[in-house]
Amino acid sequence: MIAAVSVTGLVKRFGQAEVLRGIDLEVPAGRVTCLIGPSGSGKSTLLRCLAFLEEATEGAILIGGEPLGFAVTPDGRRTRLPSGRIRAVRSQIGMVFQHFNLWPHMTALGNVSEALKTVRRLGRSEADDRAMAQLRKVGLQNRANLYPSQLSGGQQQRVAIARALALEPKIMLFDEPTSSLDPELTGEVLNVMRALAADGMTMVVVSHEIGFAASVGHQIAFLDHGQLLLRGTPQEVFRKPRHARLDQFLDTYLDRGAAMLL
Ligand SMILES: Nc1ncnc2c1ncn2[C@@H]1O[C@H](COP(=O)(O)OP(=O)(O)OP(=O)(O)O)[C@@H](O)[C@H]1O
Repeated sequence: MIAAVSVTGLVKRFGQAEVLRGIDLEVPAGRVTCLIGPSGSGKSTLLRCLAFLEEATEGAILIGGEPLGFAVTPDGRRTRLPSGRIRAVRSQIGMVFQHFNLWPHMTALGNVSEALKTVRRLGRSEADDRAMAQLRKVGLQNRANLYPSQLSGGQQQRVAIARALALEPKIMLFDEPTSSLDPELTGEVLNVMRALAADGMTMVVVSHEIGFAASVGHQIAFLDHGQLLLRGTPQEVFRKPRHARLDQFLDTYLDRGAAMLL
């Protein structure tokens, strides 16, 4: 089976700083891959490379078997693909950010519908119908006419998820989707993500929610200093005795609820 995402030898440098140092990762279709690791280990950068928001310095990314951004010849040379090809492959990816990035002057419905109008070129009534269906999916059909400032952080993030889903991506990337939420609002966003996972969405999730990673993740990838130190099922990665670096990381991030899961 072709992996939904296949990453080979990915290197990312910002000037002299090598932030990703040769990442190999397969993301299986219909499964949840959780990227964990200490602050600054390169998780966001890796995710942004998968969304082509950053261009990798070296290496290759395949999305559903199609090269993203660059084609690599058998002798290792990289050539940039035409922008139409990049856009087509990129359109299979939806992304949700830590900060919801909603348009403040548009309602919840407007935020989702606008994406359909501008990206998918749908007419207003079809875009609104589809947007409403997505808001229903995240439990916000009764908040459709409210503006972001009238919604809680958790509700805003659910709108952002609905907006990404409306474009019918094959793969959803989540970059710390609950990190800017108060603890009592985290659960509603994680529940939407759980439902999405149960629906068979291919997901790559960067999160410090270790309990979520352990209970929902099919694959855990532990990044440290730009290298993928560990990769496997939650059982394989979290089982004791653990890698010393993982233990150190868990000491910092593991809350009591999550500790019971491991
Ligand atoms: N645009 C950039 N220019 C220069 N350095 C960058 C840039 N983006 C990220 N970095 C650096 O790359 C390293 C990895 O950052 P990244 O945000 O990917 O880590 P992270 O694991 O997601 O961290 P956190 O958990 O704190 O969000 C950091 O040292 C960061 O300062």
